[in-house]
Amino acid sequence: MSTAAVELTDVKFSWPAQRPTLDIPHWQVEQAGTMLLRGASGSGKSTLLSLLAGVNTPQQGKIELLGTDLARLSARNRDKFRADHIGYIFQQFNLLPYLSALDNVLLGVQFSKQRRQRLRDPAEKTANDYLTRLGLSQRQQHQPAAELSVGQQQRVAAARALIGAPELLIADEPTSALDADRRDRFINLLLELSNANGTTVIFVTHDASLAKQFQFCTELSDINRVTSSLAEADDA
Ligand SMILES: Nc1ncnc2c1ncn2[C@@H]1O[C@H](COP(=O)(O)OP(=O)(O)OP(=O)(O)O)[C@@H](O)[C@H]1O
Repeated sequence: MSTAAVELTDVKFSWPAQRPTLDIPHWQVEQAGTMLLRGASGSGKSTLLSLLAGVNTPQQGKIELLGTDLARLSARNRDKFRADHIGYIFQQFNLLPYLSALDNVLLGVQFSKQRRQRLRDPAEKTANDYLTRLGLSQRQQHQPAAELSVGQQQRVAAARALIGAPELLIADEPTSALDADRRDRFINLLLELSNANGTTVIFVTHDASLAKQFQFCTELSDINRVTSSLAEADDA
């Protein structure tokens, strides 16, 4: 049996002094699959991603990424595991504003020998190829990230997450700044580049209309025993 890209078993998480946010008996994402994780605002999507990223630790249960139990790794090895195997696109992109678009993308392989070794071409050429395919001109690629539009910054964040072919790409609502047409094109490109690398994609959104572009779709409320009153109000 092949190892799942992500497997959660009996995971429970509460923020300090709050009622539980997540209680997930089981959830699995197959390797090389593309998964849309949908949930209403406040339902716990970003919280779940913080557990997958190892930024927060569940009070109970097990999270395995590519067969590795995150809780069994030391903080240092967890950082290394993340750098080697996971690309992230955060809501705020987390680019370094004074570095060029190109240099921001190169950061994706700077901290991982494994990801550098997976490159078929020199890192600069790969970064240039990705940014060109994502629609940034040569001039824009050399501009500081702070001088780019939100949509362009988003594409830089995507290229940084994808470079060096990580096994897993986690994207937290990265398209909310785009109109529907640009958003669909961005997602198609993201999935195309991921597919070429065999990268598993988990894409988080509140927008159910994106489901058609993905192989699988999970409603957070279907796997999470906790239902937030705010999320229920949004769903209504
Ligand atoms: N850093 C934090 N500290 C305390 N509580 C938090 C923190 N982050 C999120 N929460 C709480 O956890 C619950 C779920 O929030 P979360 O951000 O995970 O939802 P979400 O589905 O990602 O929402 P959105 O779609 O609006 O980003 C909310 O009640 C929120 O107040």
